[in-house]
Amino acid sequence: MQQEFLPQMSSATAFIDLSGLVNLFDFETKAAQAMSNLAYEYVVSGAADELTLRWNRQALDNLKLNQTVLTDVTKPDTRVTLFGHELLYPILIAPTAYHGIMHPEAELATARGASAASATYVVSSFTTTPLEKIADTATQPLWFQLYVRDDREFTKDLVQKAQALGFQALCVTVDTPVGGVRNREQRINFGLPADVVAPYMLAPGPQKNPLTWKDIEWLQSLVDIPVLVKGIMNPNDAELAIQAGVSGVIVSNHGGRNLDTVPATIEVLPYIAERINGRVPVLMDGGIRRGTDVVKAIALGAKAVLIGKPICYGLACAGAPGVARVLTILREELELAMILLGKASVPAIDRSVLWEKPDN
Ligand SMILES: Cc1cc2nc3c(=O)[nH]c(=O)nc-3n(C[C@H](O)[C@H](O)[C@H](O)COP(=O)(O)O)c2cc1C
Ligand SMILES: O=C(O)C(=O)c1ccccc1
Repeated sequence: MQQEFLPQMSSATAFIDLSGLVNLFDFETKAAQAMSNLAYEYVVSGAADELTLRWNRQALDNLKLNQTVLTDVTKPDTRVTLFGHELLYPILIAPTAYHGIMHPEAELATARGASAASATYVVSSFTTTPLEKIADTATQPLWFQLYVRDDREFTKDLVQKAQALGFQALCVTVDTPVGGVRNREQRINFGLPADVVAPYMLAPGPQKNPLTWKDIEWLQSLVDIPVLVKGIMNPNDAELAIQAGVSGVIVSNHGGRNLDTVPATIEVLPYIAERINGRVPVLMDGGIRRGTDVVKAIALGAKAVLIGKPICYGLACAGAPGVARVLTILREELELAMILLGKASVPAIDRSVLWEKPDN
């Protein structure tokens, strides 16, 4: 029986058996039991009727692959380079808020798990652990996700703190001027327990001053690290992002949590990639659960993908080893998919891996 030792946990929960959790869906099932109802409803929640949430998955499932046999690919090269740094595989941890409601070690467990699996972790503005502690703990690259607050001085100090602590990129979330209709959160009257604090949240709720492209230019003037915009869902906005001078674009519908009935991200991705036309890297998130999903996103123009909910589930099930296991499962599935498709490297993954009905 495979057991993972968690040094910082109480003896009652020191050994967590992960051997039965063989894919990312297994972690979701297990997390439904492991998490408090409050945390589970928060994480699982989509906006309104949860149509976009479902479409993210369905659209990936509906894409069929076109395999090639008798190639000599045995050990595929999954490395990609982003902003001059090499990632061992093209999967990052998407920013998710409030890890303190998911596991007692909160963001520190996420950082340890990411580092154990050699992954880059994008830390949410609504972390429940100070950035200094996360930076002390991580041995692999960190990026910072920014929610801009009304207090622009506070925002300036925060991004400059992140840069000073060694965070390597800034992802400015642009799809959340207000939160979406979250009926699940309303039903449970969601709120942070008194002992879980988000130190960079300030006044919660909607902000008075909406974020505009001018703010994106301002943010770039504050830091030297690459600035990406997260939450681009139409090609025109992608063009405006380029004009604003951003270093990268993340195609995201916030995991279906904000504006219900926008399309699946995998459906929008090729249009954004076409408009960006290689000028900056395009990343994508939403519904990535299988190695074949990663392949599909890369084939349609993503340089790398991010995963949100599965990391929360890994964290809730087993802390750092759970996070690491989720990443490693997806990485290994990606490697298998590349071998079975006859693709030796990530740049070699192109539209030829997607099935199209032959003309003749
Ligand atoms: C529980 C939870 C909290 C989130 N918090 C943030 C956040 O603080 N900032 C942000 O930019 N996106 C946030 N997101 C969106 C994720 O970064 C990401 O876009 C989305 O989860 C990707 O889809 P997936 O969960 O299907 O992988 C959150 C998502 C979840 C599930
Ligand atoms: O839950 C979320 O998806 C999210 O991004 C968020 C927004 C406001 C407060 C906390 C988290």
